[in-house]
Amino acid sequence: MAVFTPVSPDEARAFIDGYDLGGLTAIAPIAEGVQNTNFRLETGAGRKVLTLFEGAPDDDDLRFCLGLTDHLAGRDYPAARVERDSQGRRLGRLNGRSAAVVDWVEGHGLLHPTPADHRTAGAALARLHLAAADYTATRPDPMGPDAWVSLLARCEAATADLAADNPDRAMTLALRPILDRALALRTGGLPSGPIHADYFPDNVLFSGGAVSGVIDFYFGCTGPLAWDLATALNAWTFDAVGARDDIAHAAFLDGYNTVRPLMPAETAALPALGAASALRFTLTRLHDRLHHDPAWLVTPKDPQPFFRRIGVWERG
Ligand SMILES: Nc1ncnc2c1ncn2[C@@H]1O[C@H](COP(=O)(O)OP(=O)(O)O)[C@@H](O)[C@H]1O
Ligand SMILES: N[C@@H](CCOP(=O)(O)O)C(=O)O
Repeated sequence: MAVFTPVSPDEARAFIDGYDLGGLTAIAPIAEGVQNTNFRLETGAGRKVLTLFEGAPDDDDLRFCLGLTDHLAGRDYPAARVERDSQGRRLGRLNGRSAAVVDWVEGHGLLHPTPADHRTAGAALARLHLAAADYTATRPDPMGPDAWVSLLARCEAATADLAADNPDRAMTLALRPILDRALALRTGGLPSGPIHADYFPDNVLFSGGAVSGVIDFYFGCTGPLAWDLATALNAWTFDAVGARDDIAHAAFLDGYNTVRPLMPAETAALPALGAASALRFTLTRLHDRLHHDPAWLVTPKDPQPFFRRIGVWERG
């Protein structure tokens, strides 16, 4: 259930009339997703997605993300083109939320990718990095080291009264030295540029064995390209309990390298980046579980599989 902000057909029609799309003919809620409100629209100019951005994100950050997806679409990369309203704006306002209309991209996220799919997804990430390289806007990573520090502090506060053997308290305590190691990581010498930062299987749509669309650029930011790769490896090449699938890992890396060969320094940094990236997702998931608002209607994701990934990367 990912409709947090209702939009009536009349409200949607009035909003879409502000775009040169030949009017709205149908609107349907999109059930998937955890963060924003999404609707599928049928318009005179074809099928679109209307997104209302929840949680009051900064409009400049949204403009970076929308600009990035539109930039990629303009480079023949399978990302959604972003519609501009009659005044040339990519970002509008609907029912108290910032809102945007983007092209519908065909395809489905894969639940059980094969090694061939891993190679294809790795190659598509490398193509994203190459196609995004001349996007000149910048955005610091909203989930970078400063966020890790405050997320862990909030997890520590939320679990302070729990017994040390409580699973959430135990994980929180174990994360402190891991955070200290991650904060010591130096990435300044690695190639950097626009990155997706959430290249998970649900955000990479496939059709006929090829990547037909990459969506959800809302964590998009400027950062080390190998950081994005480390996140993607965490997302794609571990099983449900957090054990590494070596075949998937090799296939994803191989696909990436065929398009954009990694520099030796990037290869050397991958284990530390992988551990830090697994920490980032452990922290957001643990934090969201500890601070869960039942009214939010979304089941928090389990941090444990990403916590296990940290150990896998650190043990080598
Ligand atoms: N451009 C698009 N084309 C087709 N489907 C889309 C598009 N954008 C989003 N979706 C659909 O909406 C769902 C939620 O979108 P997503 O951006 O991942 O939301 P959230 O950020 O809330 O998790 C996706 O799983 C997909 O089914
Ligand atoms: N991929 C993140 C959560 C972000 O959710 P998304 O639906 O916006 O991709 C995770 O798995 O923790």
